[in-house]
Amino acid sequence: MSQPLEELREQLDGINHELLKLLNKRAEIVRSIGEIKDKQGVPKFDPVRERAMLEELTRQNPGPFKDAEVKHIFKEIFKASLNLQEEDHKQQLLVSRKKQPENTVIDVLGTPVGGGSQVMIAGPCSVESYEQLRTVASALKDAGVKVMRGGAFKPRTSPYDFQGLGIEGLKMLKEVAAEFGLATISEIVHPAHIELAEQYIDVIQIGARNMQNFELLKAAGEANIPVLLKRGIAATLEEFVHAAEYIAVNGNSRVMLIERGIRTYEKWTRNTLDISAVPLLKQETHLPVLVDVSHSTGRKDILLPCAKAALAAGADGIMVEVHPEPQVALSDAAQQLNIPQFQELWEGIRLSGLFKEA
Ligand SMILES: O=C(O)C(=O)C[C@]1(C(=O)O)C=C[C@@H](O)C=C1
Repeated sequence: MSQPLEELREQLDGINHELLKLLNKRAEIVRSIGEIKDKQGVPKFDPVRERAMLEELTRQNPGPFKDAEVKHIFKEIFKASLNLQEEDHKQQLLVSRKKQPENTVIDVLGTPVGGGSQVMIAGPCSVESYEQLRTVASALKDAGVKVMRGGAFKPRTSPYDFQGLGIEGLKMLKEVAAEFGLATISEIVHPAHIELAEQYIDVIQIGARNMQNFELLKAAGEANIPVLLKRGIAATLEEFVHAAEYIAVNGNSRVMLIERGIRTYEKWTRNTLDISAVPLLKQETHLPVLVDVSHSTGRKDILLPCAKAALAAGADGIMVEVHPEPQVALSDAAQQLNIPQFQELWEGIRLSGLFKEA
């Protein structure tokens, strides 16, 4: 009894071997098709081609497998083929961890970002006055924070809202940052302003609304300073990574990614902080990954747990908005912390033991 079973199993082993060889031969062809599709910029998934193949296979199916089973098996093969093409594509991305296994560490005026220690970036939503900036800068310096944010060009939902002080705001940032020995980050919204920004700030921020402003991304790729790229409000991680690739492929490899919440149906927060983005982006790319707790939550009362969650998930830094008098701030009044609130948050973060200073 056991002899024929062994023999049949041996036959199956041989067939498995043949199938494996054929599947891998097929996979090589699939890879070549993937390369052609990459060059042509066409989608990898081709449902029309898949349906035609399934129809032809079921037409020729001699059994005993039923058509539905044949379809199921081949659909799995197509799925695996698609994955292979997508994996190959990812490996080609400059920002991919498959391309560069070691972390990119970005030097922001002496502060390393992405190298195992964490960075705190804090400052007002908008640059409003010298007095406002100096008050925040002084508090940041006292707290040991080295990087200050401040918006000069403000892309606002309503054209009637405060649009920022523009270049004047960048000049103010530079002056105050120099007084207090801080590095600065500010959003740039127009490709023509990138060169100008290099004169005044240390890091160019590309905002969520502009994550797929490809001309701006290309211009940032030509910049000589690092770029902090915010995730778009409705961007998938795939789109986010490709936006970063635009900057890298245009010559600037100093790109930092920042998760700032995505739009969902939830109303208790301004956006939904996608914590899973942190380990996924760290896994898929070699770029530093930060979390903007102010914009993702849009509120002040849950910043500490959200910051701790971000750090525990592997974030390389936290960004938070601080204003001397949030109630009279010209933008984002509801979510900015006043200075004592910031100090309390900062202490909480430090006490958590999750924040390793450079
Ligand atoms: O023929 C193609 O265009 C392929 O990319 C190959 C293939 C396949 O495995 O046969 C893979 C994915 C597509 O959805 C369709 C077909």
